[in-house]
Amino acid sequence: MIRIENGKKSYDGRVIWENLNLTFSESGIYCLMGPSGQGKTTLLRCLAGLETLDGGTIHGLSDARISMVFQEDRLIPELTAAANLKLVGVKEPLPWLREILPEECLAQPVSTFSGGMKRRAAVARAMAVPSAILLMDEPFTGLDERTRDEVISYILRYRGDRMLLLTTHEPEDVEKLGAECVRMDKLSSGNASKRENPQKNEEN
Ligand SMILES: Nc1ncnc2c1ncn2[C@@H]1O[C@H](COP(=O)(O)OP(=O)(O)OP(=O)(O)O)[C@@H](O)[C@H]1O
Repeated sequence: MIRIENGKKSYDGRVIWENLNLTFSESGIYCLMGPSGQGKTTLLRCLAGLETLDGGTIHGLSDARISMVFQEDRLIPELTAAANLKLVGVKEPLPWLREILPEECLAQPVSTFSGGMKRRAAVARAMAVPSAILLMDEPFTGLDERTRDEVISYILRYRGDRMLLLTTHEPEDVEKLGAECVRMDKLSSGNASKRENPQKNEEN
């Protein structure tokens, strides 16, 4: 179980969120939602250890392996998708890629990919890496509805019992993923987070 207790994050003295209390169960699926600028990416980056909190504590993360889809694709453009996956230690990347990318693009460098194809390669890379936690920042950007549905079922097929926390602006994703929605709602004292069903959070 991962628990954020009284989390606070600010940049240059500006509070992004504070009094943030959240609990994620080990194999849960969560959609982090809310308007732009509420600090969703910041929260993912804190969980990934790329940023530190200004206050409060994150419990339960100590040795957990995390794989992440960043808001940017972070692919090496001159390399194929398979070579990109090999760079992070995936020994057999092709089976991971074939399921969500057209066969004909697999011999091409990523620089020739459409935005949605790059996004799928970034998702495949995160899925292919052994990890206990999957963090995905807007993984479905640039995908049409059918492709989005394919990527959602791909993620669910290969998630195993990994915890999945992703950001999305699309309410339908919550249902399609069978996820619990975590909303970042702005409060007068700064920003904070609120669950759609607070009772459920108590039970976690
Ligand atoms: N490194 C940084 N330095 C200063 N301010 C930052 C930094 N990173 C983020 N911010 C600010 O923190 C706030 C929250 O940003 P963040 O990207 O976490 O929001 P978000 O909810 O993920 O937005 P979106 O839905 O648009 O991705 C924004 O006002 C942003 O400008």
